[in-house]
Amino acid sequence: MVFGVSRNSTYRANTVSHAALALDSDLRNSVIEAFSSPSPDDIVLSAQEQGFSNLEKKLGGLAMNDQIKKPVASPLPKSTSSAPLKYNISSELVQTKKPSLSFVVIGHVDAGKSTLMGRLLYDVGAVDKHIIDKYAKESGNVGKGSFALAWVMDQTEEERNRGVTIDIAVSTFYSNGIQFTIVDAPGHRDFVPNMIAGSSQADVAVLVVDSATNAFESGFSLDGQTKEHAILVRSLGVDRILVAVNKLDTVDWSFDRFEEIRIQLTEFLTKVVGFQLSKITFIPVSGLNGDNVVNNKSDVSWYSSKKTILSELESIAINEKSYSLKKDHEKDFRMIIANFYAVPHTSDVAVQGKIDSGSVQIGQLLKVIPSGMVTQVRSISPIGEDSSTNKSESKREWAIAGDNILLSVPATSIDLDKVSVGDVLANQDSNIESVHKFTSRIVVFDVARPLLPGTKVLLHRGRTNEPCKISRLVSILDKSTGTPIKKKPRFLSSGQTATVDIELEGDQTIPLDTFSNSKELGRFVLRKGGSTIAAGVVDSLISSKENTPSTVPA
Ligand SMILES: Nc1nc2c(ncn2[C@@H]2O[C@H](COP(=O)(O)OP(=O)(O)OP(=O)(O)O)[C@@H](O)[C@H]2O)c(=O)[nH]1
Repeated sequence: MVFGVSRNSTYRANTVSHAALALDSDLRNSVIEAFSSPSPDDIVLSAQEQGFSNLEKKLGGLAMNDQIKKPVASPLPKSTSSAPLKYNISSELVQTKKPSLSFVVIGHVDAGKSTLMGRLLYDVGAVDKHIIDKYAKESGNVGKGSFALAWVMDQTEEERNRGVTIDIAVSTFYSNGIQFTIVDAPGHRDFVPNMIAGSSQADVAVLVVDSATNAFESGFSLDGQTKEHAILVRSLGVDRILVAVNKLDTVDWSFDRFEEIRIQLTEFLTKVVGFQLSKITFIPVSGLNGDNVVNNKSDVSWYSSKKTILSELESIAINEKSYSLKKDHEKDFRMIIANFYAVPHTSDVAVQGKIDSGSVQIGQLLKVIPSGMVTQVRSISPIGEDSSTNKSESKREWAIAGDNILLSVPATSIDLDKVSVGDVLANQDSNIESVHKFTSRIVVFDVARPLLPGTKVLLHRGRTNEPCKISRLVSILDKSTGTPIKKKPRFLSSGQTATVDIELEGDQTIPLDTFSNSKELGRFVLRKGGSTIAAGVVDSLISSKENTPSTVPA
């Protein structure tokens, strides 16, 4: 029933380096103050190194994308291009698809995210008691006994020494026939880019808040990550949120404290962030003690609903997720490439990602965008699962929107010099464009200084982050109607909604689509100096050749 826990370290290369890049001098100073040496950059770099070496060990010597021997690319033989596909995914889905759900765990630093997830994995039986006992002993020996459960998620030495999650940890477990994928995102503000990458894989967000006296308030303050994470996940397309009001054991399971937090967060999540009230669930928990995580705490008289984190996730997977699956798998296939590497002793390249829309099956021809190279799927493996514990699930004939997968494709069909993380795999006839410049609607977050034309920012979408600038301020929009209220403004300030042009640095391009065509490819966030300054959607692409919009803004 249990697949085990595997850490997906392959995200590190392309996320953490930009976290380091984004540090401005003020932030750097405050970070240096907050941590003794080594600096956060060193933590990131050494975690990265450790991640690579761990991953290489785990993969039995697989080389990462920047270290692989480059195979000679040649087009696929003509005979393969007309091969009919074997499966009708719609009917397969009805017969065989098991419910699945992936959720990202977000929240302020130290809110208890890793502990909560460690507890969840322990209580569903995905982690053996002897492992927790071992962690309890080891963490106790280094004076961090309270982190035993968090160590299930925080696997690197740096994370354990600091008590801080740096990288995204991906784990999979099964409960009542549902496959769950947990993405545990770091809470520290330096690692928000990693959190963005994690959220792009999720159906649901579990927002963990610390109910201890003053702790909720500091997480909810301007500098805290509670607000920033909530806005980010919503901007990245997650529209279902479960709020774990954690550490209630520290306030004697006070109903008043739970209500105080619930009321403040409900107001914020509905009015500021844009979640529908029906898509928010609050659960009072203690991750450390395991109350209302998998097992209900029966002696809390005021909590009549008896929902636990697990029961609510199961209910979402069965009652809500299955509905969206039906729609998404019928769209065109699109998968943003999260990573890729050569598979040793074979002539294959493995490409990793979460399917944004559509379906894929063995034998299918796919195009890599922007390079236009056409390749063919040789095998499909779900990721986050330990194939040694459940061999029957280690390969699949097909996969659909929402699945996290590794596709293997012939190395000869792909020139690896022409592939980058953030490129898109799509149907062979896809017309997705890779553009240098586009027009978008953005919502400006709390910014210390107004945004001027020419402001340099980092554009984040999934694991892609590209330096760019806000090249033109087109108009300020009325928030409720979306109509322009001021053309050619000189600057944008906090809270304003505006139409702007965004231009990538140098001659860089990025595969994009309008938001009306694709939620996944048409949405992004902008960060500057280590803070998120805006979220946006793509209105129109500006073709580099003509320099005119290729679609008319709605
Ligand atoms: N009393 C109590 N302490 C908790 C609870 N959950 C977590 N803690 C403690 O809070 C501290 C931080 O826990 P973590 O799980 O590492 O927090 P985190 O949110 O994952 O931290 P980052 O990953 O660094 O953002 C540890 O000392 C935990 O033992 C809880 O329910 N009750």
